Amino acid sequence: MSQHPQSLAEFRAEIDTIDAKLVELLNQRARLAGEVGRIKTSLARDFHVPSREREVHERVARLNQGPLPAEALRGIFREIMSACLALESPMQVAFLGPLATFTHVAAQQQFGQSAQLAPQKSIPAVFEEVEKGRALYGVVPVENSTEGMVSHTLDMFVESDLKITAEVLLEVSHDLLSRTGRMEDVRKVYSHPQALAQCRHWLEENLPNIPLVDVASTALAAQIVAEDLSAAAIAGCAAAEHYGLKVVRSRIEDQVNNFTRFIVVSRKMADPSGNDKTSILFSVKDEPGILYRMLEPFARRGVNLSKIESRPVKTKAWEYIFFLDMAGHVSDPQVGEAIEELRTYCQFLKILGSYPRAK
Ligand SMILES: C=C(O[C@@H]1C=C(C(=O)O)C=C[C@H]1O)C(=O)O
Repeated sequence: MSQHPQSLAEFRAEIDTIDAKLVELLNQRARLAGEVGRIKTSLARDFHVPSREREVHERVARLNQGPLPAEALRGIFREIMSACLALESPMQVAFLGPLATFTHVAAQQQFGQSAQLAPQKSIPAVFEEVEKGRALYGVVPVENSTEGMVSHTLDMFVESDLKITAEVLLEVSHDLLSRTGRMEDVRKVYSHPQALAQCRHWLEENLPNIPLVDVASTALAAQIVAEDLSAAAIAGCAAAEHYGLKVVRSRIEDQVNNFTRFIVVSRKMADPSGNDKTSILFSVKDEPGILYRMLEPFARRGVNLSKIESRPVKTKAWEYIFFLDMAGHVSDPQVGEAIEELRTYCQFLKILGSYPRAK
């Protein structure tokens, strides 16, 4: 028995009244977005306007007096805008599937639940969906903080002209999942090789001599385990929910702060947001001092480089390609000029995109 049944009912009645107003206001907002959509159609403008969405998020954050934390309001408004945009024009987003992978979670985080998220079988398939215009955006993993780069993704940019328009950082936490939820039933562990590597020490200590099986994704591991009582999968909690598995142990990754970086690709460059990063890809002749010379234009202009990666390429024209991330947008004079100076030493240089830095 509650001590204050009256006041509880009163509070809930007040909440109900507010909810009724919220529903009306949300629909009013949605109707206005529909009007905006009609104007965009008549002017042949893009429906999805990330810069406007940023403006809305920033304004909401400024208006917020609490007690709701900024992050909670951001999530709510992401869904509101996702739903409003879906009324203007349903947005197609391709991602590296299957359903319930971390890439799926990253795509939901970026575009909200009202976007039409289409799982693809491979990274090239995601690129193809966007290149052919069947999807406006594609979401693929690019880098893991413990296991390094997802090289397939970087290699795609050698051939593809798609642009990086956003990055998404997701904290990746792995759970051991099974049908029974009991450690003693586990005779085999399935997962993606990166996830197995990220839990290596935990596995050695807690499941020594248990065979580890590589599969194409953490979600596929969960799907296999849903049919096998003696196996466990290492996957995220989204997969547990999707495949009806129990958590044997949660957060089994060796490293806390295990982040995966995803990128969003599209056919168009993103507008400057005021806090951007730029990624480029280039190849240089193999000669003494070239590494020094290729970085000098950035150092001289005070452009902050945040990452450099090299990848061998099996083409005769060059031996290595480099991927470089820097602070700023290509439309910033120092950034643009440094890149153009570097271009003079390069056999090949491509701007992969300037995009808002993930928070
Ligand atoms: C309503 C608009 O369209 C979309 C929906 C938005 C919203 O719900 O606030 C914002 C930007 C667009 O992605 C708009 O452009 O203003």
